[in-house]
Amino acid sequence: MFLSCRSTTNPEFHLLSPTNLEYAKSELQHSLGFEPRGGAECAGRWRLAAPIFPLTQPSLAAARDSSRGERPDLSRRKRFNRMQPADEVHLSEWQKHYFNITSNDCTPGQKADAYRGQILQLQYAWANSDISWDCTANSFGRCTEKYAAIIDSDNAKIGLNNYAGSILSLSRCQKNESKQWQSSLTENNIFKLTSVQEMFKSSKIARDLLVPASDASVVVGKTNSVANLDGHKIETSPTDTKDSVPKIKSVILCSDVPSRNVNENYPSDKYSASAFTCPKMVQDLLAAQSVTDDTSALKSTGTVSSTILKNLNGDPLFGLGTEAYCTMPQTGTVSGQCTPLNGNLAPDAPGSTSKRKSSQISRDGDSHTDMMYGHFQNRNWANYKQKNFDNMTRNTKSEDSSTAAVDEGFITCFKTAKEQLHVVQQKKFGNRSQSQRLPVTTLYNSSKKSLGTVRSRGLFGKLISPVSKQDNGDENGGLCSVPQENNSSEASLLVDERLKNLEPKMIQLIMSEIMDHGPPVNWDDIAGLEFAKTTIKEIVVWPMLRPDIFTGLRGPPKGILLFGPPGTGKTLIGKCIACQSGATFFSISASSLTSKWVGEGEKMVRAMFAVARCHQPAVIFIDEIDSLLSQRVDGEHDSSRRIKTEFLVQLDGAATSADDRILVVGATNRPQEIDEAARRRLVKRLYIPLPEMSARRQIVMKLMSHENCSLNPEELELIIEQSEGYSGADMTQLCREAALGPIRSIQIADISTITPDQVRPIAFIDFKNALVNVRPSVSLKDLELYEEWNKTFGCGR
Ligand SMILES: Nc1ncnc2c1ncn2[C@@H]1O[C@H](COP(=O)(O)OP(=O)(O)OP(=O)(O)O)[C@@H](O)[C@H]1O
Ligand SMILES: [Mg+2]
Repeated sequence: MFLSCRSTTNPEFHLLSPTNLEYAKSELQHSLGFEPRGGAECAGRWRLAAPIFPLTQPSLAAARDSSRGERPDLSRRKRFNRMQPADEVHLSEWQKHYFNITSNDCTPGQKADAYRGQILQLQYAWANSDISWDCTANSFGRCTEKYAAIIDSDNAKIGLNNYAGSILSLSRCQKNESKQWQSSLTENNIFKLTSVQEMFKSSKIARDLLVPASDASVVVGKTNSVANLDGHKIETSPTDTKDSVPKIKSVILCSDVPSRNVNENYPSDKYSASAFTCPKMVQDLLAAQSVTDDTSALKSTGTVSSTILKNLNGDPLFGLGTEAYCTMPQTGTVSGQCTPLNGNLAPDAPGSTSKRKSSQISRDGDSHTDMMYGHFQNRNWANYKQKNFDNMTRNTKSEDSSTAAVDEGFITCFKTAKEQLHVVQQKKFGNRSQSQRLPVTTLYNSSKKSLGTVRSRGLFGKLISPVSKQDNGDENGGLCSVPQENNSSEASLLVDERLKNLEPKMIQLIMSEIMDHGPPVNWDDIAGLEFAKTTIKEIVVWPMLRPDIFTGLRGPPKGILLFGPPGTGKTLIGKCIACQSGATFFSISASSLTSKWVGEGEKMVRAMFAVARCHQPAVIFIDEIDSLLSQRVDGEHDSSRRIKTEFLVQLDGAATSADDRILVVGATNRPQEIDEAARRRLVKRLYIPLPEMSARRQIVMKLMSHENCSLNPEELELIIEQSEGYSGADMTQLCREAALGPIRSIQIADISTITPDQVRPIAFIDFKNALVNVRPSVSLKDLELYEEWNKTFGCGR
């Protein structure tokens, strides 16, 4: 509040009016933050003038001085507090506002205006530096508070609450685009929506679960009378006499049509909100009531009239909302109050029916599980029957086969389809433990075992390529890619189907065998072997990447055998295929199938193919395949024979469809030991020979490129020549041995202090020494065998 204190001794100063003295004092106290000394003294020495706007800083200072018993600095007041013409204007305005506010006669609008005016004046005074910040903040806060209390108050006597009103009237006057807007949800296209289709599906499931009563005249989804949810058609058996009214045993109501006056008819403390998701029927039932003498309970005749059926029939949303399963016993009059099943109805729930109508279309089944459970009293049945019979029969006759079904029973309950399903399942699986119905995923992931080589990801975990896209500096047209993820829901379903007969622990083990580690491998990392590489690209990688082109006769083979001396890069090729084909790569050693799981090997084989089928395209790389598919001999262990048989079955495609994109790559350095049946199924048998000169050179150069090496070309050639007969692994070992040469030349005393720069480069002498220590691992005799076998069974040169 804005006051000006004026000395009674100074004629320039205004005097207080007595009525406002107390008020002015309190305001002054509030503004000053302290109480003026003694009312009499204050009044004697300083008459608090009638509220004068603004209370200037000098005035406050004077008042403060006065309250402290000090003589006010009059010069200061004179200087700053002399009344100006503008002040007089403010004074009258302020007084007007003040009396407006304090008067009991003024309307909330006038009060609000008064406070608004004060706020404006405050701002004005502050802008002119007439009042201090403290005073401004203090007064501003109070004015705003009072102003807001009027504006926001719902009470019509003291408040305005006119925000919404003005905004609404504003928006009503404004043209906007929403008026042009039309919903795309038309009767025709709404049924194409995925959510709607899903609801239809669930409706069908629910209908199938409903067991028709033998004495029912209307049985939904069955032959006698059909409530066709998809086509919005209800057929009922004809009835034309008053006494032979067909009895409705069960009806599925799927309407979400908002009901009229639902608040009145459905006391909120009696019904769950979901009760109104099928209001059409209930609405008609209520409309049929001639008298309701107890509004707290829903009393109605338990009748489904032809009007109801007609309404349901014509309702485009029929079948989209909550499905209420309504059973109507054929006889009996039951009195009783409606019994809500699931909680109370929110007071405003029925009022927002139109919103719910649209939102429920996209709701999932879970929100449809509530039940309406009401007993309809039959006390008005006679009235209703008389009143509506003519109408009913008229409707009945006018709709050929669609005839009203009237029953003098009562509606005992509305049950959602999901509830019904639950009941049926309870009956069916009542005694089963929860774990028996756990999803397969849970079971498979419940325990984790590994064969020891790779970490487990769980059955449906994301399969990761051994090579990440970023890591792979592929120079072959970017063929490297991560395996395709089967992350769609359909894939998951398929997974469930395909794996349902397999032991979870087996699947877990197979999954743990999936190769998902190791450095990336490019085709360039494999030295030489040009023919093998080209063939593999042609029959493995490209078909994997472009299955649409490689069809029919161009279809890829189901099995490949890489054979050759040890250490020539067969496993390396397998890794490369994994990286470059983008397939899910299963690297399984034959020994893990045979030795670790004696007696269960064939199950492992089956599980392996099943899992691979779920993660297509897939490459199953079986290293040392000879130990798995060796020749079958007499006296062989039974389990070993079963494994072979199972493998051959799987490999043959008997259990694999032509569309399956699963490739088995076997590697062996004992091809001659492979069973002939398996040999036939591994149609591409590629010889992986010892590296030629160029390949050896490539290996050495590649390995030395990372080292400090002083080899000149001549020296390199000498090394290549002298390493004739070395395998790729031998060449790698040779380079490793040579790399240790410079270290061996360092004195033992210096080894702890020498810096890497001081280590001399790898020289020819080191290779010469290494060639002495590292000898070829493949004998000539073995080589001849491979050559021979290649000539006989190999595909290629
Ligand atoms: N052609 C090659 N190019 C480059 N490096 C090679 C080549 N062949 C073999 N190596 C080297 O030898 C190592 C062993 O190769 P790999 O394991 O592929 O041989 P393998 O043919 O599978 O042997 P085994 O028959 O004994 O299983 C590789 O890690 C690689 O360092
Ligand atoms: Mg190998």
